[in-house]
Formats: sequence, C-alpha cells, structure tokens
Amino acid sequence: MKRKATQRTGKKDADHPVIQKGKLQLNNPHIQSGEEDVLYHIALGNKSHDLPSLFHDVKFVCMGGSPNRMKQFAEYLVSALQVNVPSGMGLTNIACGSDRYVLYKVGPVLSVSHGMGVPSLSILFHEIVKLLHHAGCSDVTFFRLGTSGGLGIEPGSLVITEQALDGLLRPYIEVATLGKTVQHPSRLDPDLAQDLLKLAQTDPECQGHSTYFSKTMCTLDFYEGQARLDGAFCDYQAEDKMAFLRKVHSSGVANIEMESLCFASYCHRAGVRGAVVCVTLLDRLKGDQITTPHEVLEEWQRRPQKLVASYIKRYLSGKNAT
Ligand SMILES: O=P(O)(O)O[C@@H]1C[C@H](O)[C@@H](CO)O1
Ligand SMILES: O=c1cc[nH]c(=O)[nH]1
Repeated sequence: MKRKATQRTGKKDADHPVIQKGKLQLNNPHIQSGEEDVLYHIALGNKSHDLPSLFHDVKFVCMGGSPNRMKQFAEYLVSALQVNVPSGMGLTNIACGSDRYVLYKVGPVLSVSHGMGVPSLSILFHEIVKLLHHAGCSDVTFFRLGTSGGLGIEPGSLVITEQALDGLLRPYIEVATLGKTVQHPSRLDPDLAQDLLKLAQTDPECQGHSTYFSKTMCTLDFYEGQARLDGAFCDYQAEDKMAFLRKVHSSGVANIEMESLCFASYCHRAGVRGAVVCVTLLDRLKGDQITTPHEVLEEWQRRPQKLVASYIKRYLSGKNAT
C-alpha cells in the first residue's frame, strides 16, 4: 500500500498548545519505566542514577546554545534565587560524564546547553524530557535563552517569540521519519509569552532596552540559510538578499536564529509550557558581520537571562509573574 509521503502531527486547527497537568508522561509506549533507559548525551540513566531524588523538584528548564553562557546563568541564579551552594564548592556540571552538553541544577531550575542548530537541540530535548519523566517531575516550564539577528530593530533588543517559522516561513518543523516527511506544528504558550512581555516592561532588572513580541525565523544555517553575503560560498547578489530579508520582515518576523522551531514543536509534543527569549546582536537589514565589542555582547546576552530569572523568582515567591 502506498503511504502519504508527508504527515502532520497534532490537530490542524488548534493553534493553542495543550499543556499536560500532573506528572510528565512520555508520548512513547516503547519507554517502559521499569527498564533501563540510558540518557547517553548527558551521561545519566534511570538505572545508573537515582533520578527522582536528584531531579524530582525541577520546575524550570532553561536552555541556550553555549556551555559557558549556561554556566554563567546557573551562577546568576544562585544569587538571584538565593540558593545555598556548599562553600568552596562551585556548581557541578551534572552531565560531566559526557562532553556534549553541560547541565546545572540550581534549586528547581535546570540550566542546560543545547549546542548550535536543530539537530543538537533535538537530541538534548529528547533526553531532558525523558529525565524529567523518570524523575517524576510535574508542571515544568521550558525556556530558550538565545542570541539572534534582528530585522529592523535596535541591536541589544529582546524578542519574545510569538511563533517560530522555518526558513520557508512555515509554522512547523519537518522531520524525516521512516522515509517520510513528518510535520510537527510549532506552538508556544501565548500566556507565558504575555507574562514575560509585561514583566520586561515593568521589572527594574529589565529596563534600558526594548522588548518585542514577534515571529522568529529559525534556519538550518547561519550563513546562506540567513541570507548572509559573508559565508565561504554565496550564489546570490546583495539585492536578492535584501529582497528576501524585507519579505521576511514584512511577514512579521523580528529576528532570525537556529533552534526556536524545534524547541517550540517539541514543547508542544511534550505538553510543556515553553517560551523563547532571544537578544538581537545586529540588525540584519544593515549588515551581516557581528562587530560589537565582546564586553557589550556579554552584557546583551545577559538580558534574556535577567528576564527569565525575574520570572522564575516571582513565580517561586508565589507572586503572579506580572
Ligand atoms: O543559543 P544561541 O545564542 O547559541 O543561538 C544562536 C543560534 C545559533 O545556535 C548560534 C549562531 O551564532 O546562536
Ligand atoms: O545573526 C545571527 C546572530 C546570532 N544567531 C543567529 O542565528 N544569527
């Protein structure tokens, strides 16, 4: 029998994500809780480690590309959330048995690196969701804290993603599965995004720059995928690049990065609340190269961290996040 070459998961008409209540259940009948499950890329497992005692209290997972940035975020959380770390002991990278990703736990928050691009984030996301399931966690919220190229906005601005689109401006990720193209819709939690937006406008920690709520284009590459002229190869002209970027901008896209689509689709598949907050490092309508001094970039990269840390702090103190 001939099967359709393209399949779409999830209901076509519902654009609101369905959030799981209670303990995080896996949407995979092949993972049986009694059997060994090796989380290879983070060097953990449900038989080799007591995942419930290590992770049962996790309520937030914060992801970003770079291992150092996610370590700095973990250190920032220690003071922001006033978590006790035994004196003389730094924070421990729990995934140190593998050198693929770093994973820190600060109170109920995981700070974890996902590397660059969709394939790298995808692997990490699968293993973190399984970790939370084996640990018996419930009501966990996911954040991606990233960097991006902006479109028509001041560099250093924050963009909270309304909807993640692919490089063809489609709101789903295509995964080649068993020889077919399967489309998983990208759906982030609109209420969480609105709470973050309100917080960005009112929280003293988050002043001094603009914050936008817009669509984000997620590409498979930093150079040609994002219409740059400065890669090793380029088969188009400056006017083609500008026509494309203007078209993307006029579709409501304020920034371009490389992971939001997978993050948004997998949050929806896992039934967890998710938000993407990225700082823009340049205005892509004005150039391709990132020439801002390192210290300034470092300060900009802390902006998504400050906003998300403020949200978590307010949530944990029982205050409405806004
Ligand atoms: O989370 P980060 O800031 O690493 O994400 C963006 C998208 C790519 O992974 C990378 C390109 O420089 O930065
Ligand atoms: O232009 C940029 C900057 C950061 N990350 C991207 O993916 N693109």
